[in-house]
Parts: sequence; C-alpha cells; structure tokens
Amino acid sequence: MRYAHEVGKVRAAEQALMARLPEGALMQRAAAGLASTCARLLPRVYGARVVLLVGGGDNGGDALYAGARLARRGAVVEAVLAGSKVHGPGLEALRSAGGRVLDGSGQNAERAVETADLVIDGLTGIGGTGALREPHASLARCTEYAEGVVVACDVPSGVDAGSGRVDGVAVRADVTVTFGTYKPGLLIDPGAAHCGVVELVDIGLGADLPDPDVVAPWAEDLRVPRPAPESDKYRRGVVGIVAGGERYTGAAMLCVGGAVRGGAGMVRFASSPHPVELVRQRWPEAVATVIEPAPDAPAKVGRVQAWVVGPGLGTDRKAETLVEAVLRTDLPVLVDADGLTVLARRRDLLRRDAPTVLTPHAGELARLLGPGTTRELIEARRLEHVRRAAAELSATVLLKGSTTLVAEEDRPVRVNPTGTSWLATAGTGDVLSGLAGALLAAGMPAIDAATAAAYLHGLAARLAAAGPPGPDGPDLGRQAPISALDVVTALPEAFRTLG
Ligand SMILES: NC(=O)C1=CN([C@@H]2O[C@H](COP(=O)(O)OP(=O)(O)OC[C@H]3O[C@@H](n4cnc5c(N)ncnc54)[C@H](O)[C@@H]3O)[C@@H](O)[C@H]2O)[C@@H](O)CC1
Ligand SMILES: [K+]
Repeated sequence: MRYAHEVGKVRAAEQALMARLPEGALMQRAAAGLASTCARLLPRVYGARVVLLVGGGDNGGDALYAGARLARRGAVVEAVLAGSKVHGPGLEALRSAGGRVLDGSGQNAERAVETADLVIDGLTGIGGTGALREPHASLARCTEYAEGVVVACDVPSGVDAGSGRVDGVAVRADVTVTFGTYKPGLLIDPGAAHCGVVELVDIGLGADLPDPDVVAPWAEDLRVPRPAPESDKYRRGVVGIVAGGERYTGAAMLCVGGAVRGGAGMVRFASSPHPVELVRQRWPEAVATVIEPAPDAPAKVGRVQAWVVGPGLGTDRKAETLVEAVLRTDLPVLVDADGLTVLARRRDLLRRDAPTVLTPHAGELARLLGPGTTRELIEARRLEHVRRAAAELSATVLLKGSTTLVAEEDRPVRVNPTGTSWLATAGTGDVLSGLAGALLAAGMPAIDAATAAAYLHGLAARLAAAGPPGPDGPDLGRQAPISALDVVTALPEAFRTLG
C-alpha cells in the first residue's frame, strides 16, 4: 500500500520532528536521499553535468544541497535560480563544493537544461500554489526538451501536491524523489502522470504522521474471495442485475458478463423480454427473468445477496420504479449509469441502512451533487469531490476517470493504480458495475469490493490492450484499442494476478 498525506499534515509532522532535531537536519536527510537517487541514475557521477532548477523555497534548498553533494563527488553542477529569493545556506553549500550559478533567464539556461546529463527540478514542492509563474513556467517547459534524466524534488513543479491538479505548465519527470510520505497529487492524475517513477525517501516522519488521507493499493493488498471446498453457488454469492430495456440491450449484456467473469456463484438477471432473451442466448450461466416495473419486482427475481441496478435501464418512470424497488431492499445495492440519473432527482432513495455503492463518472456525479457542480469542476478537483459525494450521499462512491477514486466517509480515499486510456470506450463501465456487484454479493465490504473491482477492471483492460503475453509477460508498451467485451474476456487473467 502506498500512503499519502495532505500537505498540512506533512508540514505538521515535519514541524514536530524538526523540533527534536538539530537545525537543518531534516533538509539534509532529504538532500542526501535525493543525491543518492541521482547518483544511481547517472552512469558515472564524476564529470557528469547536472543542472539544478532552484525556486525560492525549501524545495530549492533541497536541490542545492543535493547538488552540493554531487559536486563533492566530482559532478559539474550548475544552478539556475528562478528569481532573486534563494535558500542562502544551500547556495553557500553548493558554491563551497565547487558548483556555480547560471543566469536564470534566456537561452543560456535553456541550453544547459537541454544538454545536461541530469536535471533536478527544485522549483516548487509542497509550497507551490496555482499555475507556475515566470520564470518558473519557462524553466519547467524547457525540461520537456532535456536529453538527460529529469528528477523532480518532492513533487514535479506545477503539480498541486494536495490534489494532483495541474494548472498550466508542469515538469514531466522521469523520477520523482519524495520525502517522508506520498502526497495525494503524486497518485492522482493529471499529477500522477507527471511523476515518472516515484521513490519515497524515509526522513523519519513516520511516528509523527497521522492516518493517511489517500492510499493506493498494490496487488498484494487486495484479496478477492476464493471458493473454499465447501462453497456452493449461494455461498459464493448470488448477484441480481436489473439492467437494459427494449431499446438498450448492450449495457445489460456487458454488466452480466462482468458479473459472470467476476466470480459470482450465480447471476440473476431481471429485465424486459428483449434483453432477457438476449442474455439467455449470450450468457446461459445467468438465470434471466422477465419483470414488470413494480415495487415487488425484486421479490419476483429470487434470492440474491447484492443488487446492481441501472445500466441501460432508461430514466423514465418505469426505471424510477425499479431503482426505488431495489433500493428499498435491505441488501447491498450498486447503482450505475441511468440508475444514477434517476437518483439525481430521487436522492431520498439513498436513505437506507444497507450499503450503497455509486459508480459515477464526473458528469453523473455533477448531476448527483446538484446545482453549482459541473463536470469540469469535478474533473479538475476529483479528490475533493469524491470525498464530498461520499459524505453527502451516505454511500461508497467510485468516481471513474483517468485515476479512479473510491471514497467512503471517514476513511482514506483509495486510488486505483491500474487502468489505461483505452478504457475510455463505451460499455466498459457496465462491465465494472457487474464485476463490483459480484464481489459485493460474495460478502466483501463495499469499499473493498469497489476497490478490487476497479483494480481488476483496469488490469483486465491493460492485459486486453497488450494482447497475448510474450516470453516476458504482457507487453504493456505496445497497446491496441479494445472493446468492453475484451475487458470481460481478460478478467480471469486479471484475477490470476491477485492473492
Ligand atoms: N519543512 C521541512 O522541514 C522540509 C521541507 N522539505 C522541502 O521543502 C519543500 C517545501 O518548502 P516550502 O514550504 O519553502 O515551499 P516550496 O519550496 O515548495 O515553494 C515555495 C516557493 O515557491 C514559490 N511559489 C509558490 N507557488 C508558485 C508558483 N505558482 N509559481 C512560482 N513560484 C511559486 C513561493 O514564492 C516560494 O518561494 C518540500 O516540498 C520539500 O522539498 C524537505 O527539505 C524536507 C524537510
Ligand atoms: K519540485
């Protein structure tokens, strides 16, 4: 698991630790970690050309001290100062070690950045706010043309450490060396996409850090239910799916597919005649029943342990009756797609005791949260909005997007580390809701079911996009377009990677 803390909590922990340490000791730990990573990235430190981009705060201080350490080992280190404010003792240390300062503007600095063996980005760290100003923005931009390795100090400059938001230009690092704990912005896109490989340097903050605000699980942190010898279909979990209509049948097929391949002991599918007929043909494993849109519809379907309602259901009165009927049961319910649109006008239906999981994308969440919230706003501030949604809607909220987030009130937000841009295609959401429903029916707590579903779904998409594995496993570097059905097909392979 990777743990991330909000910026205010990082600062508080740093203060508490600094009070017990000699002055400057913490910055020396950070600089030592940064310098040692840089030394590993260079074929040879002696004679290597290193350029430091130095902002006016402590992030610049870290870069200067790391530069001094590399200069003492024989590297040729040049610092480009952004503005007149600079960390004095750090600059002094660099000069004493034989480093020099370049003029911060113009082609001189740009050429140095482009031709260096290694560039350390120390423009802004957790103190950066808003879009980078000049000359920081221009310096950040010229790292794009750097031929050498770009190493971000703590956070790639231009990325908002607390949220991952990027307003304007941000450094695209090959490696980010972060101190003490991850920051949420290193795990959440677009920030995460700017980090390259993230290395965490232990500066001793551990005991002073509170519980994390955001966590990103690895495969080994996830457990999916595995059938025991005494398992039967009921113990493995029966999921009920209410989806599709006479006009839209694809969503229902994909949702059932996600549930069947998601390990459900049995899938009970309930809908109008046409989708029921199609599901019978395509997924003979599912038990399909024709239902009328009436309050007693769930009771007619038979025994289930969790419900999925919404994909392809439509948003009319009939759909509303079904969404209401399912939410009135005392079982875990996952609401997706059209079901969420219905909920946006019937938020009263969320007052229930059993777990509710909502799986919106940003547009659906904007509708759910009501006036004043837009899709654009949610896209820009995903962490804040997924938390708000979990609290206001009293539900487990899985916000889909380039980084899928899962939130439940008073718990760290889970960040899904798998996924690929190829997933942004019609129908993949229906697969996810069926899969998550199967895991819910198996008895997983809502937040764990949603987290594992997002993980498996993203991984299945990556595996599908990469094609059949070569001798070294799937080649994720050569991906191709996929369909939602390909994701269904790749789910078993994704399951095999989990414990
Ligand atoms: N506090 C500590 O004890 C430690 C802090 N460390 C480092 O200190 C950093 C935090 O230092 P600071 O609090 O000084 O903050 P930063 O150095 O991250 O940023 C503040 C500086 O950036 C400028 N700035 C902010 N937003 C800007 C923008 N949009 N465009 C241009 N300039 C902008 C500010 O004017 C200020 O000069 C951490 O990220 C980490 O690198 C580490 O040395 C570990 C120990
Ligand atoms: K930085």
